[in-house]
Amino acid sequence: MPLSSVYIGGLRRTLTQIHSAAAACLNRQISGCQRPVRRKGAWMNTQARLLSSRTPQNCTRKLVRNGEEKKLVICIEGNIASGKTTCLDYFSKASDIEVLTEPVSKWRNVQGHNPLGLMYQDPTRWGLTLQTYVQLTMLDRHLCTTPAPVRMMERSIYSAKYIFVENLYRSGKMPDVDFVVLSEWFDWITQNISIPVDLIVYLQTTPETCFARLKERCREEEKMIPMEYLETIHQLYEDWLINKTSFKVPAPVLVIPADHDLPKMLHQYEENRERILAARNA
Ligand SMILES: Nc1ncnc2c1ncn2[C@@H]1O[C@H](COP(=O)(O)OP(=O)(O)O)[C@@H](O)[C@H]1O
Ligand SMILES: Nc1ccn([C@H]2C[C@H](O)[C@@H](COP(=O)(O)O)O2)c(=O)n1
Repeated sequence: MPLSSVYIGGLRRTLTQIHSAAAACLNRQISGCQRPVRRKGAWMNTQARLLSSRTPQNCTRKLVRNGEEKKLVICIEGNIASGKTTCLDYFSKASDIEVLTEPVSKWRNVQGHNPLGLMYQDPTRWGLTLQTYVQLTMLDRHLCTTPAPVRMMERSIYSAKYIFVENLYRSGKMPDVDFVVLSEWFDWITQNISIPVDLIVYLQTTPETCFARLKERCREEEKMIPMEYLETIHQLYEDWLINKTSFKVPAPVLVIPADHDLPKMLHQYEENRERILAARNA
């Protein structure tokens, strides 16, 4: 599904226009004075509706996608080259599971530009550019409609913020102003749009394993990634999903040790299939 077609009404709109249109429409709906806009192709068309009917004073109403909230959402999380795509490949064979891989190809080529490559070359200059686009494309992944009852996603808008943006900021490579702008965007999105996750499957690896797999995969942009980078990402994941000392975890976590060879990993995925598909966030 193209990025622009679902809820934004065309990528040619600027981010400010999108933000204003969304806020205005949301206000109209929250105020209860007007019925939701029903124009085809408009932001929040018939596919969006309000989740609850609380009063505006303690308003926690969010936009949701009609019908999509009944589907099971599983996010596969883990370090770079931990085996997420390989895991998704395995589950993609099931007819009731729709697999949504990370849109890395878009990050490597947006209208002829490569924000992923630029970010690795000069994170201070291009970190905001990449992460803004990651946030948009991940939101699109979360909101797109899928026919299957189970949706299995690679990573999430949450790890984009809590792991990668956080890492850029903490390491001093993202200026304060960039971090604040991204954070305000993230807060607005998560406060106003329902992004349900029923289960996080954490592929837990050592950074050494990821380093070896990264070398084997040999993606051009990632050739200069040092071991320390993977160690830092690993620690951020551990603090978020295992120690639970950094950020709110949006769903229960199933940890799958993922340093094993491929046959053993596939066996573990099969062993956990029922547990994964039984997940339903309360
Ligand atoms: N269990 C495994 N043992 C050895 N190599 C693996 C294993 N799982 C994946 N790989 C390989 O490691 C690389 C990274 O895997 P990938 O699934 O692309 O990771 P991710 O999507 O997490 O970045 C790929 O070359 C893949 O073929
Ligand atoms: N928010 C993000 C998400 C991913 N990346 C980078 C990390 C990798 O180089 C690449 C894809 O990750 P993988 O699926 O291989 O784990 O994108 C990032 O910089 N920011």
